Amino acid sequence: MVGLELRVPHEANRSWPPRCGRLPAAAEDGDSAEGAAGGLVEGSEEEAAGNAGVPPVSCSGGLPHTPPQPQPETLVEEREEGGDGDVCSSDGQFVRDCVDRRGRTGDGELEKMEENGGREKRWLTSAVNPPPKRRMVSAIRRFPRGSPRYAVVDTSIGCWRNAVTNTSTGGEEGYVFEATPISFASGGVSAEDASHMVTTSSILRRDVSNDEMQGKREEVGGATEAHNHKIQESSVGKSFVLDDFAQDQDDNDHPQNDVTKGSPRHGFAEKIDETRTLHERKPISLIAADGDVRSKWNGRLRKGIPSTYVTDPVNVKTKGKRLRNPKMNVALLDDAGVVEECTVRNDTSSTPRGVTHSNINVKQHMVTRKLKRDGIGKEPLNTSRKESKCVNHVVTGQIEENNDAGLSNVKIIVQALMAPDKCPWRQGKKSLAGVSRSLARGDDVKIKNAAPRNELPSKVTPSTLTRHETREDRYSSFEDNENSTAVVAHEKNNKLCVTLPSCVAFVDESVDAQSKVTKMDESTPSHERKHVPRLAGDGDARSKCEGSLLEGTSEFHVRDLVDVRTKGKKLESVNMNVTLLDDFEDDMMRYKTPSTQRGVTCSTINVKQRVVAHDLKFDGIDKDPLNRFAKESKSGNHLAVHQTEKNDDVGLVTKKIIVLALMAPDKCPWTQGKKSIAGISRSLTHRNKSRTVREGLCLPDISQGKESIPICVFNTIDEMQPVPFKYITKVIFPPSYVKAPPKGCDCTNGCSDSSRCACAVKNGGELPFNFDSEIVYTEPVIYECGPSCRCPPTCHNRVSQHGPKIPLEIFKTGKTGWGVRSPSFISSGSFICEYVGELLQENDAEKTENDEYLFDIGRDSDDEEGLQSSTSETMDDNVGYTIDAAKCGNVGRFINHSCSPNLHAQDVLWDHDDKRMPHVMLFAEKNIPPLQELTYDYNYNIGLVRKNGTEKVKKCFCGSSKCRLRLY
Ligand SMILES: C[S@@+](CC[C@H](N)C(=O)[O-])C[C@H]1O[C@@H](n2cnc3c(N)ncnc32)[C@H](O)[C@@H]1O
Repeated sequence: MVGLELRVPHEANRSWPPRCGRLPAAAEDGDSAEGAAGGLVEGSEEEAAGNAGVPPVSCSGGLPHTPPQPQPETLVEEREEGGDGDVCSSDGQFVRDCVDRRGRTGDGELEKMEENGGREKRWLTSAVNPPPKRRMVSAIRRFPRGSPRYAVVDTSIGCWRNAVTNTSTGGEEGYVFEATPISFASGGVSAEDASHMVTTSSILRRDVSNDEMQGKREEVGGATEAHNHKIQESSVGKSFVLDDFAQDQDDNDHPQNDVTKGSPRHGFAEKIDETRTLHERKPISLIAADGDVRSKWNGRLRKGIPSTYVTDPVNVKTKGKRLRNPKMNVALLDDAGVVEECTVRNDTSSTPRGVTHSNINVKQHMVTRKLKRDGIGKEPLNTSRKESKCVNHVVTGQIEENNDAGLSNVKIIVQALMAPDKCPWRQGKKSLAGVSRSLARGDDVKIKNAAPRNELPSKVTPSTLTRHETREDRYSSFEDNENSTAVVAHEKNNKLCVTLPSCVAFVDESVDAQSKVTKMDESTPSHERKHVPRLAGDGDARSKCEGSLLEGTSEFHVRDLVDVRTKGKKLESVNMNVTLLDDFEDDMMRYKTPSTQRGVTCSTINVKQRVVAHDLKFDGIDKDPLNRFAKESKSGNHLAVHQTEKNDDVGLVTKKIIVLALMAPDKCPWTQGKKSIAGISRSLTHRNKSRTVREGLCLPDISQGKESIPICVFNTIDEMQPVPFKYITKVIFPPSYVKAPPKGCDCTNGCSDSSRCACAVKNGGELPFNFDSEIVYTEPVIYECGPSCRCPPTCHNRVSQHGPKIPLEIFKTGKTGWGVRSPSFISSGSFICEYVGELLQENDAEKTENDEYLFDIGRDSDDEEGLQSSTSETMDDNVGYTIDAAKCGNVGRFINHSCSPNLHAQDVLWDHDDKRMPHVMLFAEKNIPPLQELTYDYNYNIGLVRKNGTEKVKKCFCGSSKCRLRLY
């Protein structure tokens, strides 16, 4: 037993635990530790959320909310030794003890190395990537204030396998292709001036250049279009046809050229941004309607008025006769899950029925610009050709912001309007509800897609569940509603994911497509349902490709290639370069660019894995669906590849469709340094018929589509749901802070030459990640390649910036409130998630009401280095910063503390070089089995006292044998 040590805080020694858990200033006097432990010192959680202006969030449901964690017992007046005698002192002595001890025991997995100039690098040993020659450690780095990464070095740390060998290069081709780079290529048109609707969408390379980040304009080579393509499933469910858009008939009156010609990819967004304030850039609701309305839509969204006008509807039944006043039913659906800052919600009860098409009320303000809606004869995602012909779309547009990376998102929503007699959801047929796309410059690309109706549950709950509704409420409200709903999909980190709405649990299993999917599942053992690697190729191959993926073989056949230059002459044997790109899913097989195959004939492209057995049909596509370069798009073709995969953990089956681009070398943008798309992939998620939803699932995706993988919430303990908060994926910086991108590297070879790669040099001469995206060593700060680098987004020195890739779920723990775990196995070194929230200056953080979610960043108590770099004139250079995730945060805010953690926090810089406010990235510190709680060491200071002289004490419930018994 150690006697109580009271220490009076002083300037240099903070009076609150680092990283999180500070007691609020208001509560300093006399508040109990219990109060602090509960997450709120005064009032209820709900009150606090309300007071803090926490916007309604759909994740809250109607169930009661739990406080962040239960009120654990509090130790007062005593400080106990940890189970093994460790006592964490406030000055980090414990850390040194731990590290020293482990260093002596030589667990071999983690070594601490000191670099020149006292810089320290922790290496994880690996046969592939051995650490540099070990040096004597002259001084063990003191634990950075608030940084748990060196706090406890667990003896089981480790595996960090397959470390990067910087000599292995995938060649540039391997990095050039983007999985799903999408951008908005429009501009030169002001919102008010846009008498024509901008419905442009395009593909862009994801390696956002410095110029782009700085908002410079850039020439683009042609029109971009609101594209739609169709993927149709054959009657046997095994054949897919990918058609390009039904754009042809509208090309002439389509104004994209006007918009995009010579315009920057973000020019439009800029203009819009200039003309309206943030609060006006709210998302519009998704509209799904059924009525007599058909092709040729013209409409506009008006600023400041709650109406959307749709003009010139044409009745397909009268073969184009214009409809003056058709009736249709309109459902306003929530848009949550698409827009990060979404706050406006409409529920289905507001659905106006029988309104005339010319004035459809939309219950919110919208961006001012006129929209042009093209009738689209071919349904982009409809699995039924018949249906697709009777479906039309309305394209609407929306601007949204992503300040964090200086990006602007432009969202395009394609909506379906159908006649009652054709309306699938009124007849139980299949159809598409709508498609929406978010086109962003840069990384944060989100797409919202509607799914084919036949892949929708008949009892649909959109991802935009009304706040405080119970699950049953949602269920019945949509059951009552005849109108369709949309399916949320999202594009993030090169992925275009089309998923069912959050109600996958309610999927109607009688729907055809589902049974097809299930059939495929049944016929294909799970081990064979591996990912198909993406292929990107350049060659002479053009239209009409047909291919198959053969089960159990390593061949990918492409037949009937046609050379566009010979106008359709069939090619028997075409040389083309093919690059196998990594598939992007986290826990699946990975392919490395060194496996690139070159010069193979198109008729047999080896694919280095077993694939699902089914035939594929590929349609030549003259227009690249997402290519923003019309020129390029005309020279490119696509192959659609269908793939089924499983997600056993939540009983979902995901059907992925990959669209590949094949281009002739002379046209191939990536061989000429131009921008292009490599491919598109789509994931369609279904509930596996044979599976039941896991017990305790209370929220299917708390991120509401903002993360690339849904983040489910489970509670098998009680009926509670997490307290509402706003889900964000990026740190919110103070408005005054201007982030300047750091100088980047000039690498075009995948940053493989660490002596030349400026980012590798900044990292001490080695890149911190291996080709499995696992971190192989830690440093006080590591540098990922960023927006100013010439390397593409696929560069393996870009890991954490792409967001979580490992499925995570929030669950109710026994003693520590909500926690986080993964249904999947996590290999050591894997990136888990960033700790995001609002960035506050220290002094502001002190005033916060809820100190449970504070995370001090960027400041090492030993090291003032972090205070020296500033890119802001308006922010104080000499203060520390804190991330407050109480009101706004991501899944990281739920990760609990453990004295034997399996994660560690790593400061990462990539989009700016201000060391005062690095990104706090959590990485696996060891192999973690599925469903084991993820934890890191909060490294709180022990022994802090309140104003009244009592010690701040909070009991630790981590349950580790090494538990220090106190959080602080
Ligand atoms: C960032 S929150 C973690 C998520 C939190 N459990 C929740 O329900 O929202 C930090 C708070 O969780 C609780 N907590 C986390 N780890 C704990 C542990 N090992 N023992 C006791 N409480 C813990 C403490 O109340 C702490 O202030």
